[in-house]
Amino acid sequence: MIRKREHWLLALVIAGGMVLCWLVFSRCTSVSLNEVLSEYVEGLTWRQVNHQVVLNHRLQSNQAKLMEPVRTDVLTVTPWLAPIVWEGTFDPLVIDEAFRSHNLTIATTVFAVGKYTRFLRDFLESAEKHFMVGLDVHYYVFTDLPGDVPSNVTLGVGRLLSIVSVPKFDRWQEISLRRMEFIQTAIEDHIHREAHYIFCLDVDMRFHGRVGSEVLGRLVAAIHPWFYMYPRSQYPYERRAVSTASVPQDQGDFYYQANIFGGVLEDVHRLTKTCRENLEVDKSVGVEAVWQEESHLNWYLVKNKPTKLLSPEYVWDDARGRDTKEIKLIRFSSVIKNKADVRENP
Ligand SMILES: CC(=O)N[C@H]1[C@@H](OP(=O)(O)OP(=O)(O)OC[C@H]2O[C@@H](n3ccc(=O)[nH]c3=O)[C@H](O)[C@@H]2O)O[C@H](CO)[C@H](O)[C@@H]1O
Ligand SMILES: [Mn+2]
Repeated sequence: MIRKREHWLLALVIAGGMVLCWLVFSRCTSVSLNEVLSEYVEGLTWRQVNHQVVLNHRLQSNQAKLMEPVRTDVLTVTPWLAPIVWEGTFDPLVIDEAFRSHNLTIATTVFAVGKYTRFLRDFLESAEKHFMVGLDVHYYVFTDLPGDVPSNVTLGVGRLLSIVSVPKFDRWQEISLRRMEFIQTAIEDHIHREAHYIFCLDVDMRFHGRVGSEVLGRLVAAIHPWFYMYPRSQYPYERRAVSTASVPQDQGDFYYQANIFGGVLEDVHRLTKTCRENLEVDKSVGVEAVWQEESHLNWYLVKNKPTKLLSPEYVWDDARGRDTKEIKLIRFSSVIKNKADVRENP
């Protein structure tokens, strides 16, 4: 009698175990199926990039000396071991040699909406002198005024320009922040097939010095020229908890300026998609972050650390002058503009 009862109990335990296994298994498969499905729905395949530095020729480069750091006045690596690119930290010959053989195409987005088309000529002409020289560059000019895109800027070999039509919004804030959405969509529509890296730039800027393959990395952002000497509690992050871009006083590494960010297509796509979604959540509750998409970019980069940081040499501001001793070279800089003249609203 007792035996029989034990058998029953055993059978019950085995049956229970089987049901439990089935539940766990079916949950796992449904999760992985969902994952496969969401990847499929995105439907994007990315052009793969080989990040290994391989030199084909015997280059005469200066020997790096472990006990003689080239820059002792500035931080050149982050606590998560991402390099911070400053003049002196890289050898342009070695970097160029390493990247040239990969036949890379760099998609470069720039928005010129409304009166901002006036900045295009200087932007493009200076880019042709200093930006990714020797690499293939495909500029995507997003504009509502295709006829105002200068047609007689001479582009170097391997360099292309396409015009993407976008609407003009009433407020400059909206024009600026909606870039995240248009970049996301353009990556999905065509850029993911056309390039290995993408860089997203402001148009009211000019190149003065080399911005080359030393900036290439998975996820790249530039340190804002006005705030790098401040403690993080004083960075102009969005602080209101009601915004999805909110960053608490005791978080954050560097304050990045949205005038230049980039990386491989997959990572920049994830960044623009997340920022776009968060901008839309904010909008649905009637909130606009203090510095629009720049606030959302900074929120994203607090969570998803950039793999390479550009020093303020790469995003200077002409209004800040040139007598800062840590800046040995200004490479890319915002021009001084008459905001009342070029913007749609105050
Ligand atoms: C010093 C300062 O104030 N910086 C903020 C300001 O940058 P900026 O003064 O650099 O913003 P901006 O006027 O250059 O606008 C950003 C970009 O949007 C495009 N654009 C904008 C308006 C327009 O009518 N047409 C057009 O094409 C254009 O590519 C421009 O370069 O505003 C941005 C808005 O997100 C960021 O918050 C910056 O931190
Ligand atoms: Mn600007």
